[in-house]
Amino acid sequence: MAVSFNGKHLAKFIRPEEYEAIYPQVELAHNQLESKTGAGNDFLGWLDLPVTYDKEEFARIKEAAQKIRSDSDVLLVAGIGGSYLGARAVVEAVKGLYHNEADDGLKIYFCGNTISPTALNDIIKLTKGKRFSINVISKSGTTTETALAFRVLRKLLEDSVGAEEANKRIYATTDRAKGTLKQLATEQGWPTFVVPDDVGGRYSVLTAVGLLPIACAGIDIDELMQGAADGREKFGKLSPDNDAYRYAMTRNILYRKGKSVETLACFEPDFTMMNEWYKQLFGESEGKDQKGLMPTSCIFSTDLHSMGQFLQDGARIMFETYVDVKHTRNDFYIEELEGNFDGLNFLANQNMSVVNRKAMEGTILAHTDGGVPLGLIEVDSLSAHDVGELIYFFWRACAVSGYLLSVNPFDQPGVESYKKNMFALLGKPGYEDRKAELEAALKE
Ligand SMILES: O=P(O)(O)OC[C@H]1O[C@](O)(CO)[C@@H](O)[C@@H]1O
Repeated sequence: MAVSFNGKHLAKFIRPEEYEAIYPQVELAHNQLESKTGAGNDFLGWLDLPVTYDKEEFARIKEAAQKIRSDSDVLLVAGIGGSYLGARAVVEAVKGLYHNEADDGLKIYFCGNTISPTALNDIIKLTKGKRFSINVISKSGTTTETALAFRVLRKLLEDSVGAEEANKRIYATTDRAKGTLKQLATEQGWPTFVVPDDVGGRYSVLTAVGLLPIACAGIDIDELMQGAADGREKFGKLSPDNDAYRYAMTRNILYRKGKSVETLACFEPDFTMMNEWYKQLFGESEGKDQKGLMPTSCIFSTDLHSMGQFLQDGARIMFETYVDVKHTRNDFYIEELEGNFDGLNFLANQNMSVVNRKAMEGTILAHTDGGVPLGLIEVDSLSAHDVGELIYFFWRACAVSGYLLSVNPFDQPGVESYKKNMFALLGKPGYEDRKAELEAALKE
């Protein structure tokens, strides 16, 4: 089993009857998902995606990735939120945080996910003297952060290779039929890929949104999809033993006991962006109607030296979920040091992964002693297959968790508020009335 949920450390926080009591609600949520009768039912394309995905487009993704890897030194991936996090999360989980430095081939830089001029200038610098391509990703085609960066980077590309060649180096991933980006792509003849109508941004990593950048990183996307398909087999079944549902139940039981914060933690830095992906998935899905668990994350043992104090002794508002990676991408044998000058020979003659595991075990015992409920998501490795399975695990858990909370897990109305204010303050046509009101509020 590549991915499973282990609740052995939760025994003193949750009684078996509590799982039994909530399970009928899981049954209901499961049936609503399967029969597509629950809230947000027009965004359930992800449910069967690992088997029903568009095979023709999948082949085109592989071809495009091959072309990009052969004719470019740099791929700029412009996108934000669900049009960014999944791709970067998988690339870094599978290939490592330093994949750009470690690989001789294609460098992949993510941009269009901020309005920082510094970040954009830094990206521009990275293209100097390099052959580059752009993958612009936006389901709506209108997201400001992405559109603004793309406007600049497209011009940079055109200035560098001419408009005709630039059109062969811009890959647009967007809506099948509508939106500014789709229109532009059609006009310019850019290769395009589709964000399916029934898959929301935060569920889109296994569509072209994630798959093109992931394939460009040299990751086997067949393996990734196979992992997700295996996850669908396991976590799509209605059973009290379904581990994704046990995780969803655990989260909701603890939430009802006043634990309103979840900290997802992993002892592998390569998991950093998977943490970020998880935060969008659960945060956008559950945080609404004045409800929801706040998703937070840590990388340990790094963050034990910053957040460790709070987790051990601070306000008891959280529970933790550790992603326990059983086999790391590689290992390091610690040799004995003659003279033992640093006093560390007690660590010698073993692999560093063993030391890391002891750190995890010590932390589990310390935090549960400190009153923090703690569950484990056990993952064999961060291979493409296992990451695919993990993605499906989180998808299922998140959807059911949202239904347990009686929210629509597939919309995100709250994200519009900052956009409306920003547009009004910037004087975007159509927002005139709000501008004066907001400027007055800023002066108060
Ligand atoms: O793909 P798009 O339309 O640019 O949207 C990017 C992201 O923005 C949001 O719509 C919220 O602003 C997310 O849900 C989404 O993942």
